[in-house]
Amino acid sequence: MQEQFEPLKNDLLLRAARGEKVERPPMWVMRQAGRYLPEYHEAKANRDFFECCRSPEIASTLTIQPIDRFEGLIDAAIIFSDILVIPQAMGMVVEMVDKKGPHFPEPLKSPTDGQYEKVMAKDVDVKGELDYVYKAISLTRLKLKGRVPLIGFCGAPWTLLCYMVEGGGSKMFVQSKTWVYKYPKESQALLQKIAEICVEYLALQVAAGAQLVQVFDSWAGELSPASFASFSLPYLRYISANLPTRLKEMGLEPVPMTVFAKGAWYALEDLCESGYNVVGLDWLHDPAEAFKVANGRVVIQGNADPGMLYGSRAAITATVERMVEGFQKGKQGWICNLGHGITPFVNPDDLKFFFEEVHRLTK
Ligand SMILES: Cc1c2[nH]c(c1CCC(=O)O)Cc1[nH]c(c(CCC(=O)O)c1C)Cc1[nH]c(c(CCC(=O)O)c1C)Cc1[nH]c(c(CCC(=O)O)c1C)C2
Repeated sequence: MQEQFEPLKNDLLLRAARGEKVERPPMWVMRQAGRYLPEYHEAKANRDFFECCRSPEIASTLTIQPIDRFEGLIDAAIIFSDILVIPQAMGMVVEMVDKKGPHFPEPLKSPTDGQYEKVMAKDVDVKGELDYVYKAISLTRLKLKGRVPLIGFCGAPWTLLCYMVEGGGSKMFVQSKTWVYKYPKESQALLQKIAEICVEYLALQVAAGAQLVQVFDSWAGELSPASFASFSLPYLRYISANLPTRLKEMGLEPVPMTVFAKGAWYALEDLCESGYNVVGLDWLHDPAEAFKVANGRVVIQGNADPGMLYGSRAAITATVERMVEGFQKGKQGWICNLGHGITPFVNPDDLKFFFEEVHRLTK
């Protein structure tokens, strides 16, 4: 598979992720393919969200849109897909409701509700069920012609459990909390099952052409430090420990791995020792302080508040200045990104200005 792809013309992201010294910090943004881009709406038209994910042609087109628009400014593409394709592969129905987000008609209610037993009993065919993702990755690599590396990803076990029991996004996390505090053993069994699927899924993404992988634990901040240690960290570690082994078995080289545990500021020390090359930070961290904690053990990715893109040009410049200074100009150990996904109401020209300011200030 790998032989058919053109060599990378820009490998800045991969070099920085491996901790090497670089001429400038690489950058990309989470959710860079998405609703803030008019060309996204045009290409997606009236199609269902998951229909776009399942079509390698559409998914690759959407993935490459920000690379075309911000040519020369950004250094990575991330495959257009969603973290919720794993629950789908596990047999759950997930719909994407326009302007509302994901919806599971039949969430897991309790360990004895029948749904849980069904999900736990299913022998998931990670290769077959998610074949469309691997096809989208290979097609995107072909179309990218080596312009920038392609990032693969999955949801972290804890975050996926939240969606599977809440049935969608949540503000109160009533069901997730019920599961961890009332059914800890059954929660851990489910988390382990998801973690094993994540390893296989990421390995197959690498086999298809993904050159770095990121694990999104978007709801880590809902846990206490103690419950993070029981219900999130062990499964993040399982993935980082087992993915390289699985790749080796498949005759593949290891790829850099990134963990993004949003809101888990209390766990930065643990995340620096969790077996990932890169630790993604949200905007609750002060760049200089986080950089000191990391102390060269991992590369830091992040962490501008995505909300600053609603501000004035002066506010954008000030945010970039603080990051560039805190991360010591990004000659080593920093991948520039936002602290979470870009939001749908941002003007793409303001994001472009953000990118230009990073380039100007890290020359
Ligand atoms: C990495 C990624 C994701 N989704 C999408 C991508 C595509 C690649 C990219 O980053 O450009 C497309 C992606 N996924 C979705 C969209 C919007 C679809 C549309 O309405 O057009 C896009 C472009 C839909 C989606 N999918 C999800 C939500 C959140 C709902 C909630 O608040 O709980 C939503 C709204 C779940 C989801 N999906 C994802 C996460 C982890 C990152 C994060 O925290 O933002 C999460 C939590 C990951």
